[in-house]
Amino acid sequence: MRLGERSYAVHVGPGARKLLPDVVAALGARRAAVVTARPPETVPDPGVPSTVVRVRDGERHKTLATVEDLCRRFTAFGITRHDVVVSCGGGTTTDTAGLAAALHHRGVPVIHLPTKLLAQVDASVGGKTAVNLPEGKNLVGAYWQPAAVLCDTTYLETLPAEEWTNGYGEIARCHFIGAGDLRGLAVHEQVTASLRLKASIVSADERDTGRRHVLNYGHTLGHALETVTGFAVRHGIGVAIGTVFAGRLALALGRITAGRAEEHARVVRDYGLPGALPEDADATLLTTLMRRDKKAAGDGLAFVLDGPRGAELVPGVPEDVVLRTLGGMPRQSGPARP
Ligand SMILES: NC(=O)c1ccc[n+]([C@@H]2O[C@H](COP(=O)([O-])OP(=O)(O)OC[C@H]3O[C@@H](n4cnc5c(N)ncnc54)[C@H](O)[C@@H]3O)[C@@H](O)[C@H]2O)c1
Ligand SMILES: [Zn+2]
Repeated sequence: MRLGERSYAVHVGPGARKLLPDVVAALGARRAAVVTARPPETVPDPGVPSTVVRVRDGERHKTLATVEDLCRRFTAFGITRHDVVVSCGGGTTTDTAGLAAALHHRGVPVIHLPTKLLAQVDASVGGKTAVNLPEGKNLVGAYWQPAAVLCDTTYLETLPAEEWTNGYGEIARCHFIGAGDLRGLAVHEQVTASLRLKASIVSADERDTGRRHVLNYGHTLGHALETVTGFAVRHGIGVAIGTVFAGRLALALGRITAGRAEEHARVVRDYGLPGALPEDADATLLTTLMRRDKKAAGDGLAFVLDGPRGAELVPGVPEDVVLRTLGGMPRQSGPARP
């Protein structure tokens, strides 16, 4: 990840976690606080005096209260800016430990060891950290780039099927924002390619004021689906359905050909993901939620859509076109599964 003096290495592959002591030594950290949601024995010894802080993955624990607990544990162990925080777990843990590291002593280096596909391809890289408030997700956060990220794909061996599908939603959308065709590659190659793409986009727009929008491909409808179903539609599944929708919407706006729109449905299907809206999802309610999406520039409906210049943020999409496109989407009954 090239970000000037905040550049860092992202290591991907089976056994990447074994690099931890070398990475800690290269940082010159004197001691380490290892924040882990996975069994502590799955984190290698950092090679300096360390304390292990057990946490739990999950949105319920992604709170300011957890950040305070972590900072108090760091203080008890004497962690300062000359030390390091190591986070190990899903995206909720890397987000929470990342924010605690950003705030403790106004910033302690952090090394992420993401253990889920979604966390490896997306959450752990890019420097966004945040926790939830009762009022909404990710409302309090900071930009805090990690000092290194170790994506050990052997962590994924214990992932339940549902979490694989959830992660593949993010990989599928990469097909349309510049990663090329990753279908059929080994998982560590898919993770590497997705991360290369994310790194190139983030280095051009670290603070999300322009190009970083394209990472939100498929996310506007995805977020709305998560909300209307009370998170029964998982994030990656919502993104998959949102990607199919983005293809259809781009076609309706005359930005792409019918063949390219069909490619959206095919790619999503090839990753074993669903592309149909839940049977009972209400198009008007979804549209209201999408209007409120924080990525929407000002009033009106904005989507990241494919087009002659590739994917870009398209503001001012007419509501009737959105409603008509939602109306034309395939529907499926039962939970959103492939
Ligand atoms: N900062 C960013 O740029 C960014 C980007 C995308 C997502 N996110 C955040 O990431 C979070 C979602 O993360 P998530 O999907 O990883 O969910 P999560 O952290 O809630 O983990 C989900 C479940 O997976 C289990 N798990 C984790 N690793 C496992 C393993 N190796 N084997 C078996 N089970 C394992 C956990 O115990 C947990 O029950 C959201 O809060 C989202 O906001 C952040
Ligand atoms: Zn996402």
